[in-house]
Amino acid sequence: MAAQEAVDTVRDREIGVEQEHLDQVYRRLEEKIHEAEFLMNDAARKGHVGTPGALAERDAQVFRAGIHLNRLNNEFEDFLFGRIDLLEGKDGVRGPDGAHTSVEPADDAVRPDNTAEIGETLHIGRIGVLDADYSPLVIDWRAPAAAPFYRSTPVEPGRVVRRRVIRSKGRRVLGVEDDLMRPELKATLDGAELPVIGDGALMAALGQARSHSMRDIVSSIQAEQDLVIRAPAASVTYVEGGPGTGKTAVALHRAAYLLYQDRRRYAGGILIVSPTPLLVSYTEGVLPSLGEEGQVAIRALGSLVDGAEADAYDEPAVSRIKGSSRMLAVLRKAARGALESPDAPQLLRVVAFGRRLELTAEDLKRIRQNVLSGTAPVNLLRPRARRLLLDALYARSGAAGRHSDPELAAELRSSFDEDVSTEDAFLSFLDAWWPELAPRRVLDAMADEKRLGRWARRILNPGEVRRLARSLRRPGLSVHDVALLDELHTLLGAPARPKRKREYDPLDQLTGLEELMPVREETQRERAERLAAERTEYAHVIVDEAQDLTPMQWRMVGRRGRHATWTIVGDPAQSSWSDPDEAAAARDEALGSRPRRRFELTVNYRNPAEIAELAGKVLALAMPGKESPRAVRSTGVRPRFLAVAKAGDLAGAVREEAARLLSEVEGTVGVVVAMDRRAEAARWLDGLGDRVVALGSLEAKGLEYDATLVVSPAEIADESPAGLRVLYVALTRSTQALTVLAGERDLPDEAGVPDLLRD
Ligand SMILES: Nc1ncnc2c1ncn2[C@@H]1O[C@H](COP(=O)(O)OP(=O)(O)OP(=O)(O)O)[C@@H](O)[C@H]1O
Repeated sequence: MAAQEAVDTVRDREIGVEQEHLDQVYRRLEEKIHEAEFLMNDAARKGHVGTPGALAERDAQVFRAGIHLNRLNNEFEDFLFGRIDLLEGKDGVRGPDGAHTSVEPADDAVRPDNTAEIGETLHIGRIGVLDADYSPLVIDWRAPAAAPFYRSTPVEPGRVVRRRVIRSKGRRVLGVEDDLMRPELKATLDGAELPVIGDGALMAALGQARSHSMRDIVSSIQAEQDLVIRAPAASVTYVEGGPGTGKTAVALHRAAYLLYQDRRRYAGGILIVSPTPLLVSYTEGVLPSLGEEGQVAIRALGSLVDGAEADAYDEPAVSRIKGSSRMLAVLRKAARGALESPDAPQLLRVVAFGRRLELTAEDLKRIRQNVLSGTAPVNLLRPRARRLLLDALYARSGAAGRHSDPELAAELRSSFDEDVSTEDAFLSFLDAWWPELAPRRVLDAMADEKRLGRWARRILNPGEVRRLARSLRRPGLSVHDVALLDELHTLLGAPARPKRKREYDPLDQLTGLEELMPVREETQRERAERLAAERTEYAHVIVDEAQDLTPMQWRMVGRRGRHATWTIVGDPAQSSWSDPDEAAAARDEALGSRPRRRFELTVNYRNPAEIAELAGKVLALAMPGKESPRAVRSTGVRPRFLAVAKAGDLAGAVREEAARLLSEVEGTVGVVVAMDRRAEAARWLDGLGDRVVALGSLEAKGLEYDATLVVSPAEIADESPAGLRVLYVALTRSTQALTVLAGERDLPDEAGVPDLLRD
């Protein structure tokens, strides 16, 4: 008891020490806010002076102060989270953030009797804060001086003696957790022994209940993850790792790191591509929590094209066709063939120079073929089509030989063109005969099986044509349709439009002001969406769950980063695409010959060992020889198996087990079913509250829950040729408890274990 009290006293004292530091930081932040407010007021006052010079100065100040205030307010919450106590550095040189730059300890930092005095203490937070005398109160987590907080290990401690994670809420420090990097050393700080509290922050973070939003991992990034986050923005940074190794977390922290490193370069925007809208909403809070807003757009594959918002999935056989690179050849044909719609006019009749002129179906066909012999996008060929029509009509008018004088001949021709091309009959003919094609219209044309059959001849077989046409006749867009729309957009070309003259707006004179307004009025999400909508290309593209992109999707994503650097994270073992080699080839084409740096993440932070072991059995079937990542913790709770005898019993069993899991964990429960059971599964869970969700196997990508119920593994595995890998994804979503409910097709043994999961 007495020993426990002593520990509590030391803990309380250490919390008090950190509280004092946090108070000091807040005092400094308040000073800075006052400074910012003063700047704003001062700027507003100067605004009364109406000279152009004063206006420009005013707006620059308002702009800076607005950004400043906005950042401070956002990052005020819980932003100090770490501390390192370091040995004296080798050379005593300080960096711009006031910290010593040396990575190695001074030769005499450790005395011969294995004692040492702490030479420097740094606090780490979401932004850097300097004291009035420029000494560092908080170091930005992305600054070089913060790297040892993440990199240091007992094997390679560098200068770090003690690494401390501080938990705080608003202005209050709630707790501290320490790791000793040099446990053999007797270190003192200001002459007193260095106390050590707790068992480390990583385990504390991993044990926390999960919600429907991902948390940042800024206080417990591990060394192998830190290497990826801070990797220089080489052309392509390629990260592979099994489920739960932190790929998504690392990708998001990397976006924040890159912005910090080179804000100007990434003002061109960072695009994060996510497979599903569910994963977008799960992850979108992480960057704002790291103090980044605006510059980063997170988009689901089904929302990458403006105006499209798809979250429906085709059946696997159809998505296999739509995703395959064979579609490119079909789309090329369709983009041109769609011009010839069944209701296109067969005759052109105009009146010019007092005569009736006609072009017959035969003439028109010839002209069309002539125009299409060029390779330009169809919509850009429209002016040429118009010219050739006028040529043919002019030839028919007999006016061509009327003047031998070239000047008069040219005048006659131009008055002919003017007359005809403004005639209603000609204009409406051109619109119908060479319409400006929108991608959606071509996709609709492909829903006609006969026409599609023509365009897909020798590319798709008749069965594939039938399936594809049928799926395109369904209302609404599927996720895979979006990549087709994007391809068509390129194939059709956007017609050049005359530029609209901008009206004069006196506010335009106020440089900086319009940039300030969005900071004040838009939410981070709205701003990101606006920027994303305005942008078609980005400075950096991050692809999450990259193993799932189809060849057509790689082409779509590739177009958004033609001059970008890339971070690609994925796990081939979780791929739901039937032909990973074809997708890899399309990926390589999208990325061109850019050099790559490869990283591998090897530790599973999500699943307890008991769950990882079970998932490993499916991995062995799905990808023989592929190694599972090493689970970092074990809970002693083994997965549970249940079985139902017939399909009709599924509803009750799912509901009952979901309710049990809800009572067992504090956080979320995910019920994963085969895709075509999504709707009924949601009904089964009706009324159980919002901690539990039902999701189709393909939607489970990237998500995690405290407990997962995987319903009928055989149904999930049989859904598609990639079914076993999809099942592997489903089995690796849980942070604490997993139940597998065997259905009719699972052939469970007497313990309820489905055949797929037996040894
Ligand atoms: N260093 C860390 N500290 C604390 N938590 C971590 C750390 N690394 C990863 N995690 C946690 O582990 C879980 C898995 O991370 P994440 O979703 O990024 O993995 P992933 O590799 O993308 O997984 P999957 O391939 O299954 O989608 C998350 O809850 C994440 O917060």
